[in-house]
Amino acid sequence: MDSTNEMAPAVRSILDAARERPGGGSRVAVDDARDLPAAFAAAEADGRIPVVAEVKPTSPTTTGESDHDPVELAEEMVAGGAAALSVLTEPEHFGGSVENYERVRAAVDVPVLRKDFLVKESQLDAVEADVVLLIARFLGDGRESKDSRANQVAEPPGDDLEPMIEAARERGMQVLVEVHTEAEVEQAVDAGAEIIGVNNRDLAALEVDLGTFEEVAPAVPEEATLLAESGISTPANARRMREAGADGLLIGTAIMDGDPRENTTRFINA
Ligand SMILES: O=P(O)(O)OC[C@@H](O)[C@@H](O)c1c[nH]c2ccccc12
Repeated sequence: MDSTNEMAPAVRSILDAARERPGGGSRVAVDDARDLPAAFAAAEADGRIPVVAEVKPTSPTTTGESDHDPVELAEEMVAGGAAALSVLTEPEHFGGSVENYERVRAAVDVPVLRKDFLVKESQLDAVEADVVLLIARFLGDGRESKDSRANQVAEPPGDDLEPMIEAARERGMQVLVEVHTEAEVEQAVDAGAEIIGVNNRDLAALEVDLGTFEEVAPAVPEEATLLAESGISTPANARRMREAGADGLLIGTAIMDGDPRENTTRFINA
C-alpha cells in the first residue's frame, strides 16, 4: 500500500516523478544562506507584511504557462517589497528548474526558498539553497513499523522527516516544513522544525480552504516562524491570515497574475 493512493492524481504523478528524480552529483555546502526569519523581522520593522512571493510558471491547478523571465519576475517582486522569494524547481508539473533557482538567487539579495517535492537526501544536492521546502505528508515520521500503524496509515513516499531536516541543516540550509493538519504540526515539531508553513491547499483534493490555517495555526509553538501558504488571493485574505497568527504569507498565483510588482506591494500593505 502507498499513501499516495489518497492523493489527487496530479499529486500522485508529481510524487512518482519525484521518486525517480536523481539528486546532485556531489554534496553541496551553503556557507552564505540568507536568513528567512531575519528577513521577516526586517520587513516588519519597516512596516511591510512579510511576503514570500513565488515564481511559479505553472501548476496543476492553473491553466497556461507564464513565459516571463523568472529573473525579471523575481526582481519585480523584490522591488514591490517581497521579504523573500520562492522558486519552483519541480520541472514536470510546475515548469520549474534548478537553473531558474540559481539565476534568481544570483540576481536578488533576499532569501530564496527552493520549492520542490524532495523525497530523498541526495536531492538536496541539486542546488545551493537558502531554504528548502520539506512536505511532512510525504516524509516518514520515523516510527518503526509504519505499515502496522493504525492500518490506514501507509508507507510515505519519502525518507523520514527528521533526518531530511538534519541533512539540509548539515548542508547549511534552513528548512520550511509544510503541514496541513495538527498531527503534521506535531510530526514537524518532533522532527525539530523551526519554520512551519500551513498549506491551505489540501493535496488530496487540491482544494483551497483558508480555514485550514485558522484551524491548524494554534497547534504551532509560539517560537516557530509560521507561514500561511496558498489561496491568498486578496488583501482581505492576507489580513485574515495575519489575524490568525501568520508571521509570513506565501503567495504565488495572485502575484504572478498581472503586474507582479504592483501585486506584491498590494499584499505587503494589506
Ligand atoms: O499560488 P498560491 O495559491 O498562492 O500558492 C502558493 C504556494 O503556497 C503553492 O504553490 C504551494 C504550496 N505548497 C506547495 C508545494 C509544492 C508546490 C507548490 C506549493
